[in-house]
Order: sequence, then C-alpha cells, then structure tokens
Amino acid sequence: MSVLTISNLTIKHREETLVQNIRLSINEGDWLALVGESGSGKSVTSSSIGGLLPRELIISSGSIHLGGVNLSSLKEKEWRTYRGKAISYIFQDYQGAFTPFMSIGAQFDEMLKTHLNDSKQLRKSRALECLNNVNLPAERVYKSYPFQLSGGQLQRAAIAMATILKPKLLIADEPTTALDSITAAHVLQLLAEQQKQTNCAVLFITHDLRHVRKFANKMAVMRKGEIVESGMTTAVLKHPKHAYTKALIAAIPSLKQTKERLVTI
Ligand SMILES: Nc1ncnc2c1ncn2[C@@H]1O[C@H](COP(=O)(O)OP(=O)(O)OP(=O)(O)O)[C@@H](O)[C@H]1O
Repeated sequence: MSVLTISNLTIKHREETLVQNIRLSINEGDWLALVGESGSGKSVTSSSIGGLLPRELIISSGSIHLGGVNLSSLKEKEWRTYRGKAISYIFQDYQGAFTPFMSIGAQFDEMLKTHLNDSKQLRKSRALECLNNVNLPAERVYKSYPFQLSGGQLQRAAIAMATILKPKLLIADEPTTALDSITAAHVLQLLAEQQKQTNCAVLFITHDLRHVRKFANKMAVMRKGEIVESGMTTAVLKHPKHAYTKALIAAIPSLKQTKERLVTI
C-alpha cells in the first residue's frame, strides 16, 4: 500500500525552479534511497514532504499525499499533529535533534505528552523501552543531557525518538554523514531493525551508494532538480540506464580498492 505519493512536484525560489516534476511513491515497508549530487534537490524535496520548506520556497505545482491526505494543503496547526507522529525525521545534525539544556528523558516526555494521553509512568516506560530497543543503556541515557552522549549514542536516541510513535513515514536525511563508518553502519542497522518492527516507509537521503545497496530496496536518482532514474535498487545498480547513474556507480570505491588503500596507508 502506498504511504507517500508525490505527483509532478515543482518547487521554486522566485523565478528559479529548484525541483521539477518530481514523482515518487513509497509503500509500507519500503526503504527508498534518494541519491544525487550536491545541490540536486534532495533536501528541498524531503523538506517539502514534512512542510519544512523555508518561506521563500514555494510549491508551484503538484501534490504530496500521505495515505489519503493532501499534505500540501495542511495548515501550520494541522502540521503539529502530523509532524513527529505520522512523519518523522532524522537529520545529519544529531545535536540539533535535541535541545541542549533538557535531559533526553524530558524531551521524550514532552514529545509523548504532545501526542498521547498516557500517564507519566507509562510515558517513561515507553521511552525506556524505545531507548533499550536501539541498544542504549536506557536508564542512564534517559537521565543524561545531550552533551553527555557520543555522536553515535545521540543518533541512536534520535532514531528511538523518531520511531517511538510508529510513524507511517520516516525521513532520514543523510543520518550518518557526521559519524565514522563503523558507527554509521551500526546506526543504519538499528534503523533497519526499527523499520522491520514498525513496517514504516523510509525515505533515505544519502551520498553513499554502498549504504543504498545494503539497506534500500528501491532508489531514485536526482540530478539538477529532476529524478532521472528510479526503480528497484538491484535493477538500477546492475543495469543503470541513465548516463548520470552510470557515472555515480562508477565512482563507488570497490571493497577491494578500499582494502588495498587501507594496507598502503
Ligand atoms: N532557501 C533557499 N533559497 C534559495 N535556494 C535554495 C534554498 N535552499 C536550497 N536552495 C537551492 O535548491 C537547490 C537544491 O538544494 P538541496 O539542498 O535540496 O540539494 P541537495 O541535493 O540536498 O544537496 P546536498 O546533497 O548538498 O545536501 C540548490 O540549488 C540550492 O542552492
């Protein structure tokens, strides 16, 4: 079943077209990777889904539907019930996911209070369970302030927060760019486990085709504001049609090369 359907989406900044004619559909349980060079329009597209476009950027045509709801027509007040609950985000900047001067627990509590009518005790046990699910020492992390956690721990806490309300759509915008490669792989593995449990749709924005190959069942390639190719990941990576996709694939360092480089460093 389709969770997200984007039809002919065009976004402009004054007269300049930033993204054009975007068509994208993500089903329940799909992990769709959006790849493409810097400035190709991945973040503008993902921000538009959650109603997070800066004021100066305007959706000039097209529509974005989540289930049966036309998101592009929601008012700011209505967004408050959608964001965090039906759609949640994980960003590259995991520091920004949490307010620095509130404990992680207090931030979970605020979020749960906004969306649910649970008792204080139930809210806490839900938060602890979620932190535990992402392999964090739940009690300690719950009491900690963001600065007391490592980058990998914070990003895992951000995943716990983003999935606690079982969103229909999780948008991960370069979630591991600021992490070392081993921590990044663990974080993505955890994200994949969370997705399995909740069956949410994932929109994964990344520059790393190795992560695409490992985690995404579908992919779309953006170039200069347009989607130039999309399909099942295995098919696109094995038989790319567009010259730009071919160039992206040719630029992935093979595992063999990486090993050789490590030996010579
Ligand atoms: N607030 C803004 N005002 C004007 N132009 C913008 C604004 N935000 C983004 N753009 C432009 O929109 C285009 C797409 O930018 P976007 O950030 O979506 O690219 P991206 O593919 O996410 O790049 P990266 O991989 O570097 O994050 C770029 O040309 C960018 O300069």
